[in-house]
Amino acid sequence: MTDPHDLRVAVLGVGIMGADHVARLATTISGARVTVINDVVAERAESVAGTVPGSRVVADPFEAIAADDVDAVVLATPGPAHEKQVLACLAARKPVLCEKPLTTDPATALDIVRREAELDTTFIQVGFMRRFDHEYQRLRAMVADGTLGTPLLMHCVHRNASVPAHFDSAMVIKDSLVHEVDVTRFILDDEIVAVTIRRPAPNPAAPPGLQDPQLALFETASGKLVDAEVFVTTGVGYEVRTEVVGELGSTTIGAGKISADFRAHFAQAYDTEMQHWVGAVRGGASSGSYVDGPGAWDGYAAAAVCAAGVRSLETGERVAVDMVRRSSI
Ligand SMILES: NC(=O)c1ccc[n+]([C@@H]2O[C@H](COP(=O)([O-])OP(=O)(O)OC[C@H]3O[C@@H](n4cnc5c(N)ncnc54)[C@H](O)[C@@H]3O)[C@@H](O)[C@H]2O)c1
Ligand SMILES: O[C@H]1[C@H](O)[C@@H](O)[C@H](O)[C@@H](O)[C@H]1O
Repeated sequence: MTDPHDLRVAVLGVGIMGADHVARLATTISGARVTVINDVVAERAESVAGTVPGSRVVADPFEAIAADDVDAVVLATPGPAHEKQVLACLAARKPVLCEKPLTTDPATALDIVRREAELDTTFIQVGFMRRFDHEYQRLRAMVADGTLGTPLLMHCVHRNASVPAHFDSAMVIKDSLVHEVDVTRFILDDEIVAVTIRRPAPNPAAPPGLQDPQLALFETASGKLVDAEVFVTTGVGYEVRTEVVGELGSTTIGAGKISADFRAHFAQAYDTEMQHWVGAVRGGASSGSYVDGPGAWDGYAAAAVCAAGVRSLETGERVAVDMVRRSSI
């Protein structure tokens, strides 16, 4: 039975993540249903739509966004497609949950921040799902309530068994390290002001030309240091751990947990993220916000840090993050 009050959602890009979000919306999330599915690969869209009674395929992504039977949009297309699709959501005044990264460079992300700021409502949530993971929330609370004393250092490990063939060294930063960027901002409530990326000898099993692993060092505005190992061709499994070291002690989350991939590892976080988003969109007309989680500014901040990271990858030198002040928006 479909509820006439359900949020009607279009999902654009039904590859690994998009198909997972479709299944989540169809089976786990309350208050929403998928009405429209879009993918540049028509057979993929048809195949996923076949699993969701009541959904239809719309071949053009912009027609899917504008469709009358669509109240809100989930974007799970690749990062380079996000800019135009997010702007189309803003133009249609439709709330959007945009998978990370918001865009692949800070200039386009900032343009989106500014365009949204011209409106009376916030429409854009970015899929930094770790903010909804119960362990990350617990770690953040321990930092905020002083359990660890003043936080001093953070250590992050982010490993994937493998990545798609088109993954390049910059994507290790913009698609993978970007999660550690957001986690740093979320846990420490601090901006990252400089990045250094070091290149260890590459994994012999990595595709030729892919710099993997990479070691990142973030410096925050208040002087904290965060190191992050990103290693996306381990051949083993999905591993993510984070340790905060404070003046009164340290806490690690994720230790010893190895999953097949991100879907299994962060299933609770994706479910909670989606349910919060659906709730925010359904209640948003009165509150002036269709967002309950990281927004366009967080997407921009992450893009700015990643751009500094990509520059540092070339030289190994420390690169300052070039970011506008939030108050200037
Ligand atoms: N939050 C997370 O942990 C997480 C995990 C995986 C992927 N992601 C993000 O989700 C997005 C998709 O990643 P994925 O791993 O599912 O990739 P994928 O390649 O498996 O799927 C992308 C899909 O989008 C389709 N597509 C490409 N260009 C399109 C366009 N312009 N319009 C419509 N469809 C288009 C492709 O045909 C493909 O089916 C990326 O932004 C990625 O960074 C986030
Ligand atoms: O798009 C994916 C996703 O964001 C995963 O969470 C991350 O571990 C991968 O490295 C990345 O390629």
